[in-house]
Amino acid sequence: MLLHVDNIHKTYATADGPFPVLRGVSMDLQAGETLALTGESGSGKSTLLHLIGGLDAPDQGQIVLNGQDIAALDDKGRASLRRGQVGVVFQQFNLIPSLKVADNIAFQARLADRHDPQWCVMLANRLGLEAQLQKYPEQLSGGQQQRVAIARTLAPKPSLVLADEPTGNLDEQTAGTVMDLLLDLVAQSGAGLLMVTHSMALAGRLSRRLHLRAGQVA
Ligand SMILES: Nc1ncnc2c1ncn2[C@@H]1O[C@H](COP(=O)(O)OP(=O)(O)OP(=O)(O)O)[C@@H](O)[C@H]1O
Repeated sequence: MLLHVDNIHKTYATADGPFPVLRGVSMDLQAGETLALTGESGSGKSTLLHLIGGLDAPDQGQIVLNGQDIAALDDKGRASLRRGQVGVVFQQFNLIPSLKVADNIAFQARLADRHDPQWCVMLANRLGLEAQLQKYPEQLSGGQQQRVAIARTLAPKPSLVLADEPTGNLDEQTAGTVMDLLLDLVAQSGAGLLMVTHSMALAGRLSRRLHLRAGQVA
C-alpha cells in the first residue's frame, strides 16, 4: 500500500470558535493509482491534501506513506518527506524567479539528494521545455511555467504526487495539454496521484474518485 489515511480529523481555530474541517476521513491509494478528490468549495479537499503532503499535521488519525506514519513526524521529518517522497503541484507555479528553468527543475531533487540529470533531461524533453532551459521563469508563458513546475515536482521521482487544481490558472486548451503531460509522466514514473479537481471530465480520466462532503467521505 502506497498511502493509507485512517480517520483523520482537523479543526481550525477561528474567531467564531473551533471549526471542524475534516471529520474522520479515511482512504487508501495503491502505487500507480490515480485518485480524483472532488467536493464543494470548503468541503476540506485542500486541507486533506496539505495533511497528506506533510504541510500541516492532523489533530487525530494516521497517515501512513510507504509504511511510515507521517502524522507522527516532527516539522523537520515532514520537510524531508516533502523534498523526496511526496511531490506537490499547486495552482500557483511557485517557481524561483532568480533561477534558470534548468535549475528550477533540478532544485528539489538536488535538495533531497535525488538528482538524476538524465531523468531531468527526459522530463524537460517530454514537457517541451528544451528551448527554455536557460531562460528565467518570467520569460515563460503560464503554461510553460506550469510545465516547469511539473518537471520540478517529478524530478526527485516521488512515489506520491499531490496536485491541487494544477491547471486552474491556465486557459482550457493549455490546461488540456498540461494535464495530458502530467498524467502521462505520472504513469511513466509509476507514482500514485491524488488530484483535487472541480472538473468532472478530468475526474473521469483518473482511476478512482473520492468525494468529500462537509469534511467526510460522501
Ligand atoms: N488555516 C485556516 N484557518 C481557518 N480556517 C481555515 C483554514 N484553512 C482552511 N480553512 C477553512 O476550512 C474549510 C475547508 O477549506 P479547504 O481549503 O480545505 O476547502 P476546499 O474543499 O479545498 O475548498 P476549495 O474548493 O474552495 O479550494 C473552509 O471553510 C476554509 O475557510
